[in-house]
Amino acid sequence: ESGSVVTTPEVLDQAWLTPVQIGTPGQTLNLDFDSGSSDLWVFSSSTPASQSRGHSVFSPGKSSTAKESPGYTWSITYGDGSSSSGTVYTDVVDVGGLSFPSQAVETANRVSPEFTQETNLDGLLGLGFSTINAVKPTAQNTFFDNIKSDLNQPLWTVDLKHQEPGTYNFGNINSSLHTGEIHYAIVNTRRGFWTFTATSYSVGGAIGGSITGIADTGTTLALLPTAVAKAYYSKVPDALYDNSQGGYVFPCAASLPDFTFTVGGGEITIPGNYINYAPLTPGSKTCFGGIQGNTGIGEVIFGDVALKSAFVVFENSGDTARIGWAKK
Ligand SMILES: CC1CCN(C(=N)N)CC1
Ligand SMILES: CC1CCN(C(=N)N)CC1
Repeated sequence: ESGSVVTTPEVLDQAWLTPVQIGTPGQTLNLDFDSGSSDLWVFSSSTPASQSRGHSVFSPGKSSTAKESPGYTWSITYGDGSSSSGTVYTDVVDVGGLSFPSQAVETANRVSPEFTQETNLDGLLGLGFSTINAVKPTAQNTFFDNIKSDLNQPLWTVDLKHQEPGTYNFGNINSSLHTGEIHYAIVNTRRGFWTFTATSYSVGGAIGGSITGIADTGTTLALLPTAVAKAYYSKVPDALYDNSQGGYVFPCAASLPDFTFTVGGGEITIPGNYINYAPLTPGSKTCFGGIQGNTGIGEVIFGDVALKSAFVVFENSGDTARIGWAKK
């Protein structure tokens, strides 16, 4: 079988949210599909009302198929300092018509203010490798790992679009979503992420070396090696590193060069206008870059700024994981 579901960008393409049905009858929550983590967690009836105001919540008590997983707990802190924690149920989860009857659904007993404030987001659906699932004492499978054996092909694809709805597919490659060939690179799964190597990059004709990083639908920007970010902004007139903003800024009127990287022998280009990410504050004439250095993050991250420039295939055949990139 295969399934397809529409995903919708938040303001400024900060994240994309995708409707998921949980329980019987189905309760629809809008989740952030995140290939940089491996937990399906949701705002729930156990989340204090002061923290869940404005969100849809999962109420296991209203689901005839919800089963508590006694003694299981989880707690996650994300790179941006946001966090959540709680307990665990299993229940039916349906994504784009694909249904798994006993998916671990991690219900939040608390969430940090960042999540409370993001009222369109009702939780996360992890698409990283199950080895880094945060449930104690026993790690749980991601939705993809649970349904993978039922899929026509052991893969999911993502087509994110700038300020337009896009799609997540599970189990098949919809060739109408990309142009030209899909170029594949081997994924190293050792740290639980979709880690791959781009063999080279170029900015305005200047060629750079290889970049190894993770494909991460849950991170907004492209957080590249500091030398790469420096090389990029050396081509942007009046760009500078602003310590108070923690990144490269430039005049919003600047015309930014494209950033092209080669993966699996094919070229992907991030258009300059995607790298002109956003004004520092609404109306400001100074803009913040969509490419930044990865200092202090511990990983190089090809986030949404890179992913929305391509059609991307995440395949895990069991013994080999691959990532495919195509133009669209
Ligand atoms: C390495 C980090 C990348 C950003 N994260 C994420 N998408 N969940 C956290 C892990
Ligand atoms: C990687 C995670 C970081 C925190 N999130 C957020 N603020 N939207 C969710 C994704």
